[in-house]
Amino acid sequence: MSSCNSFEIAEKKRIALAKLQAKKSQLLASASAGKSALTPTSAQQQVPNGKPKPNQPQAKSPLNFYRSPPAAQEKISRTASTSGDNKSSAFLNALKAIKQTSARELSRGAAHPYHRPNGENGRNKPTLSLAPEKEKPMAMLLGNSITCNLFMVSTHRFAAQTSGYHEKLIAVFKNMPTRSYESQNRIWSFDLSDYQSLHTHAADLKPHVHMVGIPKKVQDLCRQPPTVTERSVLASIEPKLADKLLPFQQDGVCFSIAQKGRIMICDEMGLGKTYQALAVADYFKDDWPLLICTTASTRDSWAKHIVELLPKVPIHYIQVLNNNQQYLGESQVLITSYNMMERHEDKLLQRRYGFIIFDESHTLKNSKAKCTVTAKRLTDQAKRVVLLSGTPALSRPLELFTQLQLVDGKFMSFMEFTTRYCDGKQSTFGWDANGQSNLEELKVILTLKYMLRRTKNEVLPQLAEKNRETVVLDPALVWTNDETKDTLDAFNKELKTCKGRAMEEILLRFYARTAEVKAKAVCAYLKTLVKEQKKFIIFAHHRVMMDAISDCLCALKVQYIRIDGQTRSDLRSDFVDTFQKKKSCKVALLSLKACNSGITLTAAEIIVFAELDWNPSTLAQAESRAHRIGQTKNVICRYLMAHNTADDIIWNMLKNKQEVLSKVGIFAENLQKATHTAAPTSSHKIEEFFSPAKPAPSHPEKGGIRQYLSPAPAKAPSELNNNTEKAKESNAESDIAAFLNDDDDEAFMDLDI
Ligand SMILES: Nc1ncnc2c1ncn2[C@@H]1O[C@H](COP(=O)(O)OP(=O)(O)OP(=O)(O)O)[C@@H](O)[C@H]1O
Repeated sequence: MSSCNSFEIAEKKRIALAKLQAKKSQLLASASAGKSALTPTSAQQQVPNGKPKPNQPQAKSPLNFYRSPPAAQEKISRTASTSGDNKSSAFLNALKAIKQTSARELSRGAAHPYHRPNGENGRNKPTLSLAPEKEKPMAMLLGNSITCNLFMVSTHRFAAQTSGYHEKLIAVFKNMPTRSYESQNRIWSFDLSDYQSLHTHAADLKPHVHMVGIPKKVQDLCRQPPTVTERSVLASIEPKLADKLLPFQQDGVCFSIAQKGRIMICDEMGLGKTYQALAVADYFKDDWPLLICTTASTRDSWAKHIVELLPKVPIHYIQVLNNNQQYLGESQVLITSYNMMERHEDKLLQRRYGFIIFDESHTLKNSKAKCTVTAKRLTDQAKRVVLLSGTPALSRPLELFTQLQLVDGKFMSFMEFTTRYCDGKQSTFGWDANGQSNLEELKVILTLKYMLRRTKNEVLPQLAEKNRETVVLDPALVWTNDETKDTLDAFNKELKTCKGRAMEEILLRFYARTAEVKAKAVCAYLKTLVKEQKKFIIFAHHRVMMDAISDCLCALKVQYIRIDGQTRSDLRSDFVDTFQKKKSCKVALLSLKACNSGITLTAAEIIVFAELDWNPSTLAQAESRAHRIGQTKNVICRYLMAHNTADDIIWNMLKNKQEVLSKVGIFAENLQKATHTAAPTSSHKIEEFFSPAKPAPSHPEKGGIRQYLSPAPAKAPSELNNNTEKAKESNAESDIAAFLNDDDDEAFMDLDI
């Protein structure tokens, strides 16, 4: 059973007080209205023609105070009419009805305890609330009661946000020497030196002013003098690496050393986090052995970087953990995947690693996942812990919690963190921490001590430009027949009416179906694109789309590499090298899930997204495969979209999520900032099948797109691909299953369509 924190206790007190007030009002009203006020006719408002208007709000009736639903009101009225002017029995019945309707919702702790003064939405819902902006109705009950939320806006200033106007509180604000008022957002702010005084004076205004203060830990953190580390520390780092560090990377290394090697380096993708992490590790080499946990596909690339950048580390000191049978020797550097780390937990704990690097640390965002638990045990032993991720949270602030715990286990408990930053509240399903609150303050704390985050714009303005375009695919190639149109219309319709899990499932199916119907149009678009003779990456998610593109490229005799979930990890870097170095290799066909991180493909100038992803961070990671250090040409990212498909819905979801992440300062992109174009419609003339004159078969996807492309060699010599066992059938069902298994699907809980 979870215990209440002080804030929740205060809330409960307030709600109890409000309930008491409500009871009093009812008693008074019952007394004054007497029998007649509770008869069925008078409980309904009379309209001029004399007809009663059922279910009409009755502003002054005590029974309306909690806005019982009509059925409950009816019950109250009936009971009241039979019990005559018995005040206490009317009151008891009223209470009963209130309980029937409100207890369930109160226990959910979802929204408003009292009737909203002007609110149209959910005005019949008596509920609980924790968020300050939901407190307005309280003023109705307690005269002039308001909530005042205090939060840090910078390392030395805090702001006060009130749920309403309170004269005496404003007088307190005006008395503070460091006050400042921002009229546009109606927010007062003060220097931290005024905090105690403001809090004490405002506390005198209880119960009319309910203060939500800043946690002491946060205040202490902000009051600490900043730790500055001189650049001279760089002299202790291996010169081969130190000399290569760019100025902003040097700053990053100094900051990480100042934080005693416990830090999240979350620079945007492609800014050289590997270099910085190795420099910090080298500085603290007395604390080795060093453990590096990364994705399975980037283990070898880490080994290469160590050999190149830290030549003093003998090669036999470096071990890459590839399988279960491998003996864990006395190596000074062990590189493992998260999966292997989990399996070898006992052995790793025995070895006691003093320095740990977690690459792509958002992998550890789920506190219940086995690998996160293992990671926590390992970090509890380690003196230094460096987390690396360009996208530390993919959807919401909660995802930062476990990573912060790895860096500093003492900072905040789960309840403290989620109450403060995730709008944590009790729901029917337990503690709900999927929201967001006080994001400005969270950003302040992260920047102050825990997280290093720089964007490419800030530190590498000379980096080649990146532009984004959305390309609307030729509708004639998407809406090829009535059956397709009907299915997609049905999905759209159903999505409007369902909720929760049901909606998630439908959206997943819609997503899979969208891949099938888009495939032809995507291939037609590619045919025009390859004529540009520029190297490009194309990302897709579903196998049906990946296969369609493969077949299209084969048919067009274009040399390409394909990397997806089935590509052997030891071959991935060879494919990457081929794309990077071989002029004739024009296209990299990549799976969005398997290849959005950990590889560098700067030879590409165009990145095409044949499909979308739910997480803006996944797309931003994918864009950064080509837009990173080493890119000399401007990069264009093209999102291929089809109207009235799942694309429309996902595109909107992306917008909401990126807004939240950017408030915490961990997402700098605006995916919607794109120019809009349409795919050339003439493209459908390129293949006979695509001609509108020729009717399409009712299930064109079943046989795969390849049958409609001519010429279509069984296996084109240009294909540089190891997927011998690649399934050629459309396998949307298994794709959905894989998708559901992914952690990111928690994101569906946030669907807002
Ligand atoms: N100081 C440097 N000098 C030369 N090359 C560098 C330097 N820093 C980074 N690079 C190169 O830039 C590319 C990106 O570096 P790195 O992979 O470390 O970035 P990252 O921030 O870890 O990216 P991601 O988040 O995508 O994994 C690599 O090819 C790397 O070799």
